[in-house]
Amino acid sequence: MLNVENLQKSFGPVPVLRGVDLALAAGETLALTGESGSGKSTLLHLIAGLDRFEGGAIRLDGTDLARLSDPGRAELRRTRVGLVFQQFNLIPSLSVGDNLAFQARLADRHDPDWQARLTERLGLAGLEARWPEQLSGGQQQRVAVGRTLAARPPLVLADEPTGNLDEDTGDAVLDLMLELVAETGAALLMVTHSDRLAARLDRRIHLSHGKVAA
Ligand SMILES: Nc1ncnc2c1ncn2[C@@H]1O[C@H](COP(=O)(O)OP(=O)(O)OP(=O)(O)O)[C@@H](O)[C@H]1O
Repeated sequence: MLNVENLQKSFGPVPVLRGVDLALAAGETLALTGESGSGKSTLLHLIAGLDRFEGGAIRLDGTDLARLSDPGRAELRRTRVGLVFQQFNLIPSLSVGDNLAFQARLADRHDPDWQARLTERLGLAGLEARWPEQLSGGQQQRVAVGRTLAARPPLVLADEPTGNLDEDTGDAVLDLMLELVAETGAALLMVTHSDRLAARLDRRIHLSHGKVAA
């Protein structure tokens, strides 16, 4: 469902991605590791259509990202890609319930029954009226996972989703994310610094010197 071929990206004169290749099948989970500064977040941003690249190709279910207009890329982010960040990135002025519904509403896929099930499964029942700042880090990240999966994107991109959580809390969040990703049939590409967490996914690749290490 995702094909990245010979992807090249520089910031000014500095090449960051120097011919990255990767493929991800529908429903597959892939861990992306690499040194700090190796370009992991940059790669995720490009796949999410958040930035443009100079060479190579990214295809998502047959769509060539390089050919999309800005509105086309916005549409891709609304309906086909879900993002989970290390910093949770909840909307502080919206209640937990409205944060959970936010992405699904944007994607025109709001389904109250599915949201209620997600809320229950994520252990967030009874917290819907709170503000994000009134939740623990683990609870906030569970809201972020729920917000993404409520919209049922075919691809979830997660950038160190447990990086701000203690080990037990992070493990619990990852367990839930993997269960729910499998349940929705989404593919997952997850950046992590942890070999232990990377081993929980179907496959892993390592980014080094701007390429996927053999
Ligand atoms: N907007 C930008 N402008 C200039 N340079 C950038 C920009 N974004 C990233 N870089 C540079 O590109 C390189 C790769 O950054 P990136 O954040 O993708 O690495 P990373 O592998 O995700 O690192 P980390 O594990 O520390 O999060 C770094 O050298 C960084 O300084």
